[in-house]
Amino acid sequence: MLLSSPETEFSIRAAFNQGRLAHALNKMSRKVIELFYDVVSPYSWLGFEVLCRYRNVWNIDLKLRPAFLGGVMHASGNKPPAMVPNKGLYMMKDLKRLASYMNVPLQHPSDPFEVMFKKGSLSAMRFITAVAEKEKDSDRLLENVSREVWKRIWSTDQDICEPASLSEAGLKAGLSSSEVEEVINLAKSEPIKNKLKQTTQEAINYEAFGFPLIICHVDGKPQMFFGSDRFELMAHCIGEKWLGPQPNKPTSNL
Ligand SMILES: N[C@@H](CCC(=O)N[C@@H](CS)C(=O)NCC(=O)O)C(=O)O
Repeated sequence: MLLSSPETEFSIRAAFNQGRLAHALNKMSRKVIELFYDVVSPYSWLGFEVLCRYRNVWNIDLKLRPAFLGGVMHASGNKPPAMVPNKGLYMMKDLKRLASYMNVPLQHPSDPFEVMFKKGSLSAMRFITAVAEKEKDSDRLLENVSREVWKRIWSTDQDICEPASLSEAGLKAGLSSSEVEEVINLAKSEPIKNKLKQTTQEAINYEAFGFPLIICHVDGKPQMFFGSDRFELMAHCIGEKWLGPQPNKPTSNL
């Protein structure tokens, strides 16, 4: 049993409220960064991992915004870079060295054309949107599920279209089997289809033409960055320090 006088209780409550106030003030002072991504985009995976690592390094509030790259390409009149054969070849080499530099286990699927252009990511992005809607209060599951789906398409060369594939990713990410079933059904619903369209439209409203699209809200103004290779400039613009793609890795003294 806790023995406490009214004075002690008052000071405990005051300390508790001060802590909550400090937490709320800290949250308010954080710069909001929105990351619009689609799991069909390998560069988005790189950007996603780097920003997740900086969550506790920079004074930021990272908002994950799953969206549909196909819709952005269509609305902006752009085409996926791999449609130009030489760009496609360059991308494959570039991604290989970036995977090592950024320490992300990214590997090409055996048939990138089939994976990116024939099968696409619509069902996967609806599934991920459903996770985001179900877990509105925390981004953790959204982060884990997105990563597991990325691993399938861009690391272990596995399908991301079939419900069984998405279930497997959901289970690995920490959802229970009943939650996975709920999310699979939710993903087919009109509100989720509309939510994905709405988020994609928000990216288009920011003048997106590709992913990853990163919007930094500084002093109430959104600044747009395209790509996972803009972090140094982004850090400068938001008044933070760029410590490389692995900010928590101790630097070698060689
Ligand atoms: N230089 C960027 C390239 C990002 C990129 O090529 N993203 C693709 C999707 S994976 C895209 O949307 N490209 C549109 C474009 O290049 O116009 C990076 O390093 O992240």
